[in-house]
Amino acid sequence: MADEPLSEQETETRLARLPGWSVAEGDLLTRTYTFSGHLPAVAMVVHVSAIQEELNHHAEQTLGYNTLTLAVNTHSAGGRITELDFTLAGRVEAVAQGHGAK
Ligand SMILES: C[C@H](O)[C@H](O)[C@H]1CNC2=NC(N)=NC(=O)C2=N1
Repeated sequence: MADEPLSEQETETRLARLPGWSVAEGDLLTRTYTFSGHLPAVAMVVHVSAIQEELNHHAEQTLGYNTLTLAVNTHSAGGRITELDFTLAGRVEAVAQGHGAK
């Protein structure tokens, strides 16, 4: 099931395919992107939000001057990391380069 918590090994396997993403304390799949300025970071927030609405799965988005940090787990799985979190991360990765994200 997509909203079953992943085992440590399943998580490691998926992380290996997603450079830049890591698991932070509190079971959060996270990545910080850096942009050339503020507005490109804001545009990324809007794009990520559209993806999240499509997936009905939502990360915390923390916007800085030229940074955006995403942190996500699955509330319906008790705040654990599931396949849904990696699906969202993969979708975000697919558009990040187009926003000049590093
Ligand atoms: C009712 C609605 O389907 C749920 O609240 C969705 C919305 N977005 C979500 N986002 C995240 N990260 N976890 C969830 O379990 C979740 N559930």
